[in-house]
Amino acid sequence: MASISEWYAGKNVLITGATGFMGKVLMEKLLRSCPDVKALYILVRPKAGQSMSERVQDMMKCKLFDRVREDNPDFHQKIVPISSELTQPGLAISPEDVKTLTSCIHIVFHCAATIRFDEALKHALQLNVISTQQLLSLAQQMQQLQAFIHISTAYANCNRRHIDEVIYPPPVEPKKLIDSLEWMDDSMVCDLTPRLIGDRPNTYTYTKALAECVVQQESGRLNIAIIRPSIVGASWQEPFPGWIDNFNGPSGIFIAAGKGILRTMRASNDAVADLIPVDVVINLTLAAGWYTAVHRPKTVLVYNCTTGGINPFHWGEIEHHVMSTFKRNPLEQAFRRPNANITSNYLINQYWTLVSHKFPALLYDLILRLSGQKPQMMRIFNRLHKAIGLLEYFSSQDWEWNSDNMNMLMNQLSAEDRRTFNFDVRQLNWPEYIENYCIGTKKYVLNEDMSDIPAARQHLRKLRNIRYTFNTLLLVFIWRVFIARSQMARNIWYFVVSLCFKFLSYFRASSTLTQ
Ligand SMILES: CCCCCCCCCCCCCCCCCC(=O)SCCNC(=O)CCNC(=O)[C@H](O)C(C)(C)COP(=O)(O)OP(=O)(O)OC[C@H]1O[C@@H](n2cnc3c(N)ncnc32)[C@H](O)[C@@H]1OP(=O)(O)O
Ligand SMILES: NC(=O)C1=CN([C@@H]2O[C@H](COP(=O)(O)OP(=O)(O)OC[C@H]3O[C@@H](n4cnc5c(N)ncnc54)[C@H](OP(=O)(O)O)[C@@H]3O)[C@@H](O)[C@H]2O)C=CC1
Repeated sequence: MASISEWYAGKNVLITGATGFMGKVLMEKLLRSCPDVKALYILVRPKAGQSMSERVQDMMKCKLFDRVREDNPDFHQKIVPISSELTQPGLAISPEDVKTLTSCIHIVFHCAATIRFDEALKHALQLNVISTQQLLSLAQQMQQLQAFIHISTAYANCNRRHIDEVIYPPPVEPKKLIDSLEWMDDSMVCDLTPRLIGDRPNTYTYTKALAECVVQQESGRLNIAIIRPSIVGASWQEPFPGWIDNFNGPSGIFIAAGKGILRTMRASNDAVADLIPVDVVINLTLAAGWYTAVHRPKTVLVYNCTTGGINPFHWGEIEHHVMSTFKRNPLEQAFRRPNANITSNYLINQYWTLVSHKFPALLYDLILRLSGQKPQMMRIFNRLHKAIGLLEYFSSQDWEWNSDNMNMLMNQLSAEDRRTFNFDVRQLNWPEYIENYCIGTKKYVLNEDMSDIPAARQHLRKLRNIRYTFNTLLLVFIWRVFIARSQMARNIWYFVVSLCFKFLSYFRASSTLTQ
């Protein structure tokens, strides 16, 4: 049987969400490991004042593509951008482009989605559900289509503790919801949202569950697979360790902790941190594409792409390794020395939020105000608290995912494919991975140079000296205000000091006797 790379040779691939984190890694891997792939058609919209072509050109200059560029400097010739806005009718694809796509595409990877946890329900529904439906309709017209791979999330059914590789009944019939929301104004939808999402934490997981149902309903004439990754993190091995380009999920938390901004967060030390490296997800996705096209399973196969059941690691361990990495490889211009702690206790977390977040922020803003600058720290902390509030649900509990299909797929691969498209997370060394992940946030998200580490260390030493000076001044202040002014406080203070002195004298005397 042909290897995975051989199967992709000569194929035209359609990718949605190609400008996103996973989409880019998917393109890179296809171009590097399947060099004979015919063309990658990518649906892209203009954004933030940049045209579609400007965005694609910028994207191809990205460091992620360095290895591909080395192998084939003309790799951009294989990329065919198609203008598309997924929230528009017909995905806003021109009739000529529809004609091209329906005649030539062999496989579709649907990665596009809104992954914001605070997305308005109407927009999340439009992008995650309705555009999936529209893309499936387009796929039905593709004459040469062999497989359609839908990227979902392992948390689509996070209202369950144990999650099998099946499509669960939807919380509501998607079509009915789409019809109902159509006539409602935004404020009505906003009021109804908590009732609709029920025991799910946000509109993201809710609409991703509905999208799976739509995929199943439309699966009639198509060969479909669903990939459900858990928390997608930096790359493990490919194209190089630690590739990450956004603040989503744990990345923003790691950065905030490394900058010394985040000091406390509610998370369970013992809960499994189900991170999955992005290259693992992409290798599994490409292998699933091949398997779906070649073996044509009778039903929609769902692949839970998780690590917890195979090679578990816990949030407490993550905290330890993140802190130790950032102490050895500090981020530039840290606000304070990195020292974050997680706790599952609500009151303890509230206490430390007040003492370690709000108080320093107020103090810093006061200094900025006094020096004629604009206060900014409280604003940063308010945003951080909002983000943490949305993530806590996922860091305070754990889930069990069945990953039989991932194992089955691994067993279907030849030894060579298993090496080229490695998704065997049993080999993942977590401490090393977390170290590379943190360094990746420094290098690729914050664009900091590793050669500046000595200066960053020097800055941390300066912060330590400021802290010692501050603590000493605080002690003197407390002494002046509370002790020196009250006779009773003074008496208590002298009593405590004399007790300590007596204890020390006794200790010294007894240790001299024993010599
Ligand atoms: C040591 C500690 C150990 C800790 C252990 C505990 C860790 C727990 C982590 C748990 C993670 C669980 C994730 C669960 C994922 C489920 C998996 C998925 O399916 S889905 C995948 C997961 N999905 C998600 O993760 C989505 C979650 N995110 C959201 O929903 C939203 O971003 C938001 C509501 C949090 C903030 O909204 P909003 O306030 O409107 O802010 P915007 O977003 O609009 O960003 C504005 C600008 O700020 C920038 N920036 C952002 N963060 C940071 C930062 N930390 N710093 C600096 N900058 C930051 C940002 O780049 C942007 O810049 P620009 O582009 O303007 O230049
Ligand atoms: N990251 C994670 O931890 C996890 C992600 N997933 C799933 O993986 C998939 C990819 O996620 P990820 O790469 O992290 O997400 P990103 O937010 O990085 O990328 C989202 C992509 O969707 C595109 N998109 C969004 N809205 C539109 C629109 N209206 N029209 C056209 N394109 C649009 C974006 O394009 P543009 O650049 O123009 O905005 C971007 O390319 C999603 O389906 C997500 O649910 C699942 C589990 C975990």
